[in-house]
Amino acid sequence: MAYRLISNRIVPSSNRLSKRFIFIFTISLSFTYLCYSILFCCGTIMPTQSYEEKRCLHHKNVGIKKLLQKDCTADRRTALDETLNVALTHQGSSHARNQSRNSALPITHKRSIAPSEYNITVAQKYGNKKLPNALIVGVKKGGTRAVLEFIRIHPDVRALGTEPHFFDRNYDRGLDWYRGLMPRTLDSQITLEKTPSYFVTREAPRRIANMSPNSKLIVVVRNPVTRAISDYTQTLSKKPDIPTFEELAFQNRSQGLVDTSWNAIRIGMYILHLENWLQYFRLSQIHFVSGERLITDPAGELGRVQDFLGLKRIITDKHFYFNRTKGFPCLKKPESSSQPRCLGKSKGRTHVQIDREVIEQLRDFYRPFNIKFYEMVGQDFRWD
Ligand SMILES: Nc1ncnc2c1ncn2[C@@H]1O[C@H](COP(=O)(O)OS(=O)(=O)O)[C@@H](OP(=O)(O)O)[C@H]1O
Repeated sequence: MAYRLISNRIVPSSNRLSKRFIFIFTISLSFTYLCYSILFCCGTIMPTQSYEEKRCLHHKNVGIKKLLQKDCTADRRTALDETLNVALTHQGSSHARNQSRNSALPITHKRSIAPSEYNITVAQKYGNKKLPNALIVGVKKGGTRAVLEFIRIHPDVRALGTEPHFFDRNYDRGLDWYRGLMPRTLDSQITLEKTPSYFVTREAPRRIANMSPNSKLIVVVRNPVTRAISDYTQTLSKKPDIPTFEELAFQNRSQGLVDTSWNAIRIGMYILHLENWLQYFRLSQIHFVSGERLITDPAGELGRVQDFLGLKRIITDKHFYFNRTKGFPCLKKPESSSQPRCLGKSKGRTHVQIDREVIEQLRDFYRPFNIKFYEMVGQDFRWD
């Protein structure tokens, strides 16, 4: 056995070596642990989701503000995405999440942001202008504005707020002009526009099919008699000097001869217009919203619209309340604001009083058209 003399003490050399080994081992272990901790906290090593949750989220309910105070950039982005995209755990949304996660999105939000608001911000920044893949094509006074405003609160829908009238009045301006009007959207989002006059424009179905034969079309239909009165009420509010409703609606009232050349009457002959659309689109590409149920059960109607568009049902009863003053359902939180909002004054007007007999005559006139329409779409809208 080898011995060495140190400070007057004789220590066996093997003992001295093992002590040195333990010392070096302990130091390197501590050093490794220190490096490991530093590196993990700053996210330069790819941590697993569960580790990340344990170390930096602590708890799923940690507030955004708290998360933002932490200086772990990678974790911060993940946490923000997780918190904001609660509603985006459905098909198509993963792309939006990934886009936002992969991009160096500056986190400057100081308040909690609704998922839809967050998606809008991301889309505005990172999305592209695309031609619409869904269109609300009619009918005038059917409730088209309500459908557009309600569906656009969905985080995967981006809608043009104004009516572009591209396929009727502005077709000569070309598709690039039309595309330029659209909001920026992510690949996973639906681009939507509404122009109610398309439904009765002869060229519109062919033109829309030329743009994209896979377009999804939404038609909001309403009792054609009430629709005609609503239409007339709107025109009267702009031009108070027009003839009475009765004068315009009939060629010869005593004979019950309805004037089908008057637009307010013609629009309600839904089956005739639909036949034109069916030359270019399959019935399964067209979804019909009941204008009546849209008022009594907006969540139910919007549920079906979401299904048709292939969206997760995010818009539910929770999003609506009935406003007694307005007499209509309103949104608790519209797309653009956090305040409850009803549609404008021009939606839900008090109608001009029309003689009961006139209404009956028009009801008789529309009945055969309605029946054919119900048969074609496979739905009874109960207007008779
Ligand atoms: N939630 C809610 N709030 C207000 N109004 C609602 C709502 N849901 C459906 N409606 C009905 O929508 C009718 C207007 O239809 P449109 O938006 O298609 O009109 S337009 O063609 O764009 O001018 C409008 O017609 P009028 O009542 O005749 O004004 C309403 O009955």
